[in-house]
Amino acid sequence: MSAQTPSKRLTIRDIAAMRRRGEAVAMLTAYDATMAALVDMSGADMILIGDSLGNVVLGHETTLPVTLDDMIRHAAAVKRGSQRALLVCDLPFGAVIDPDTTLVNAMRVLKETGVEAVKIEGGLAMVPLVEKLVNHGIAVVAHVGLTPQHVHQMGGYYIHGKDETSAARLRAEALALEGAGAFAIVLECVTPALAAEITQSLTIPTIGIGSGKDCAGQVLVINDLIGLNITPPPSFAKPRADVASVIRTAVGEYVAETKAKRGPVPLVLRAD
Ligand SMILES: Nc1nc(=O)c2c([nH]1)NC[C@@H]1CN(c3ccc(C(=O)N[C@@H](CCC(=O)O)C(=O)O)cc3)CN21
Ligand SMILES: CC(C)C(=O)C(=O)O
Ligand SMILES: [Mg+2]
Repeated sequence: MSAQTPSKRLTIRDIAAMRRRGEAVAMLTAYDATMAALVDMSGADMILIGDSLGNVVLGHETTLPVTLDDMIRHAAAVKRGSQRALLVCDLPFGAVIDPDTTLVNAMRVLKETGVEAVKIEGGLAMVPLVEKLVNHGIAVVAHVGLTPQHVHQMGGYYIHGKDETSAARLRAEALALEGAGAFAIVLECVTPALAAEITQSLTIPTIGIGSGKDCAGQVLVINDLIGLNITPPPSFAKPRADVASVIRTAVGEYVAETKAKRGPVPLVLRAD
């Protein structure tokens, strides 16, 4: 695409307009150009290059080992594969330290990949960092509730907002992050009633995952949606397909044909 061609991508103004109209925002992850193209042409409004790539692409047990270079390589691939969706890249564990380092790292992501926005996990401690990025022209998505980068500090994965202390903290975090200038906020594994209440209290869209149906949008790891996992997905994910079994069948047939010297199908070369 030439530099003069207007982008057909959704913008954060389109996302804000969807929220005003009460139109839900559909977001999915992608980590490579092929999957990004398929997700994009299927109508997703936003694509997240999630640090869940640490689990589903790189084979790590948690998202903690994912590096900024990992995120940049995959975000650039997603950008090349997609045309319409607004692209959001997770800032990984270790890239979000203080306002200055976070700004430098977010600038690298934007300059080297062409994505439109970054996402930052965390609550009140992130408010000055979000303000810093927004003041420098960067579109930011916040992420509260279950924040996988804090798995060891939280002692595992569980539902947030169950008791009043936790609920009050989540309400305050969501309001403060909106005030800091985030244009959307992911609510991960927040009780559905609290997620609905927070959604009503904000102007920016809440994007839920494992947080019930009453958020302003939903996000899911693409592998969990299409059944492309080797370990069970989180219990909130309801697979719509069984791509893992499609792959196993096709590969199994190929292996059997190869062993039997029955394949590949003879090639018919085109005559000059
Ligand atoms: N495939 C995949 N999907 C995800 O949604 C995802 C990742 N990977 N990797 C990074 C984080 C980790 N996430 C998670 C992981 C587990 C639960 C969870 O609720 N797990 C169990 C309960 C806890 C346990 O058994 O230890 C569950 O009930 O599903 C939630 C979010 C979300 N993200
Ligand atoms: C689960 C979503 C929200 C995420 O942060 C990721 O995929 O990394
Ligand atoms: Mg993430």
